[in-house]
Amino acid sequence: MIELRSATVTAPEGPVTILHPVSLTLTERRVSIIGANGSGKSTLARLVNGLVEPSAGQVVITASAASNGGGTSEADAAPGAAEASAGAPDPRPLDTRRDGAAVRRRVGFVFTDPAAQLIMPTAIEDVMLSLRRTHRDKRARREAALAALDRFGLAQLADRSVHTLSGGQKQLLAIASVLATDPAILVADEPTTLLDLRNARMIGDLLMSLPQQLVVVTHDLELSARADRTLVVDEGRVAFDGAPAAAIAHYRELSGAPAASSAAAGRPSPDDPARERP
Ligand SMILES: Nc1ncnc2c1ncn2[C@@H]1O[C@H](COP(=O)(O)OP(=O)(O)OP(=O)(O)O)[C@@H](O)[C@H]1O
Repeated sequence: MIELRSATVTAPEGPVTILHPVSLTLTERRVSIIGANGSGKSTLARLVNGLVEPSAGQVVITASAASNGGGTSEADAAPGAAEASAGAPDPRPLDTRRDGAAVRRRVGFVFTDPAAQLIMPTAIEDVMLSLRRTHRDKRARREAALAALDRFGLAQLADRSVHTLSGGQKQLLAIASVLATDPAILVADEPTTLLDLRNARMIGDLLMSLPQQLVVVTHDLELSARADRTLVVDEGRVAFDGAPAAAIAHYRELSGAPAASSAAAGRPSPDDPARERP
């Protein structure tokens, strides 16, 4: 579960508010975030794993029964997983400011460009890097990394240089590396933006089928529509929060695009009563 309690982000250099106070409790398995360029979507997403700390307010992550939290997934059945320190779910609510390292273990983050994330020469070394804390023994770590690659159909690319992988394979590897440690929550910031249609579909299918709670920032409205709940961010505020179809209609209206139906109900943002449901 992800809780934002009047979480606010101001620019470090000056009195610019990037994100006005946001209060949200996200329990749905798949949450999408949409909105115009520069509206504050990435900032909102980065609050969830502590990449951005709130200037005021609080962001709290709690392991829920629905999420993995470590200990119950296929990844845990991987060879060597018995020594994984992330094996037991941690029920403590974690504050992103106070418990940054623990939050990042619980919340994985996938960037738009996998090149920002893939830093080791080969695919397997990259996954092994993710597992360095949970699998101290190198052989066990390699076996667990291979199992993680296999889970995503990447085992045959284990020893390939990451530079030789296609864009789709790179993004798949970046996701495999992040999920290898079995985080309870995955935040993905425009994970399909650089991909062609087929790979975007493949990555979208994968993300939507994960057992983890997913928060995905996207300009792909088709992907956004597959979530259980959608937030529309506009000028640093959550302008709409509700069912994906209604959220997309709201976003189209904000963008001046012809709206489809906006009849479906949504939740008004408690911090922004002027921008209640359309
Ligand atoms: N550290 C910072 N200092 C000043 N302004 C910032 C800082 N970080 C972000 N901003 C500004 O805050 C606004 C929101 O940025 P953010 O990256 O969250 O937008 P976004 O909705 O994800 O955009 P896009 O869809 O283009 O990726 C932008 O105008 C950005 O320039």
